[in-house]
Amino acid sequence: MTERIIVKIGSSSLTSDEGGLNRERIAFFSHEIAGLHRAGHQVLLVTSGAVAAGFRRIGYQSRPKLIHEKQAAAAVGQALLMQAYQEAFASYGPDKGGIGVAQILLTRADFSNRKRISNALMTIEELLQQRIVPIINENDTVSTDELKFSDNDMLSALVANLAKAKHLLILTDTDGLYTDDPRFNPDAKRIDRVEQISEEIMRFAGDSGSSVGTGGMRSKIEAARMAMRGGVPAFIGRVQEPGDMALAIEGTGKGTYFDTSLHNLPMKKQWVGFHSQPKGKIVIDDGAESALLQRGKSLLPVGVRAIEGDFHPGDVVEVVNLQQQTLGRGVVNYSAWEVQAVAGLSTSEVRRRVEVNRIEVIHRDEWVSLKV
Ligand SMILES: Nc1ncnc2c1ncn2[C@@H]1O[C@H](COP(=O)(O)OP(=O)(O)O)[C@@H](O)[C@H]1O
Ligand SMILES: N[C@@H](CCC(=O)OP(=O)(O)O)C(=O)O
Repeated sequence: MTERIIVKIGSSSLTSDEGGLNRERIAFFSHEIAGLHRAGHQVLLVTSGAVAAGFRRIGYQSRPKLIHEKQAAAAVGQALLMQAYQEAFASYGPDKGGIGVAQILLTRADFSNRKRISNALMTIEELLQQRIVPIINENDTVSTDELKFSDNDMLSALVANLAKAKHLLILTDTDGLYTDDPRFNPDAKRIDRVEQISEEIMRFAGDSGSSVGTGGMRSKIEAARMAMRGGVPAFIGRVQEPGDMALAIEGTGKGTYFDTSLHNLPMKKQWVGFHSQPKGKIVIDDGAESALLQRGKSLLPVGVRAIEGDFHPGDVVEVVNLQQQTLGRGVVNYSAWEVQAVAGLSTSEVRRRVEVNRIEVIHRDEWVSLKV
């Protein structure tokens, strides 16, 4: 069966601490991806490594710390990175003419602009249709946040959601999530499967990893959480030997699997859930929480306890429970003062007091759960 697969490769898997690209590793990963491509899968590659590839060429002795230096290194390194992939993929393909690759550079801001991101998706769809492998990185020149926070893990999750992928493989230099950083704690145990990202799981993940990578395990877990919310199961682990990438997809890879029972989210819901700017907050009670999360119901006035912010019908609001935990986001049918006026009232009482087009504060079709 043909599946859509997002493969994310981190700097630590592609470069050395001294900087520069590891051509052997690039050839190896390209070979693995070519295998999936040959089997009929659609593969999108999200790759880091531009800064690490470029800083030596520019003349810096170590990975730069200043934003403008990182951006300069990325601008040099991105071209080197693409050249390396182009050459590596050139030797595969049905006619040995090679597998074509394409460069796509995105920023987080592109995802919050519906027009820009739907253009990006149309481009990706056409490339996949033409059997080209899209190679995606953050547009580092214009995206300072990325360089500060290392969002390539998150970028891969957003791409996985956007493309409604079947699998997200986040590849790194460790074979999955351990109970502690395995580089420092030899007693750390690997976790094979995660169904829910609990506080404990977050605690296991340390911050910064190797000296070339920037996000560490924590940013990978955040990315897995984002993918799970969008209905894409994730794998965090290592692909080291020939055939490992196929095993990762089959479910027997060297790493940790993050399962999800959610379905792929349509683009509009992705925007509401992940990229919109909520205009306010609605606090709901336990009954409403289980109606929304377990029973797939709409939010009715009776379950509302409090509100914050000033919003109008059609705005996106965040919904939290009594413990102030975020449950999700939705498009609200009422303005803030109307919700205030009807909070806690039964449906019949609401109809007597205010004139609204729809009784639901948030209809279930306009609701995105953010709890996984
Ligand atoms: N609980 C943990 N389990 C596994 N790895 C961890 C954990 N906590 C921290 N790490 C570290 O995270 C590193 C991977 O992150 P990073 O260097 O940013 O990778 P990449 O460049 O591949 O994105 C690993 O080398 C590992 O040492
Ligand atoms: N876009 C940057 C990514 C920075 C980075 O190191 O990311 P990662 O290796 O995924 O933690 C680059 O290509 O260098």
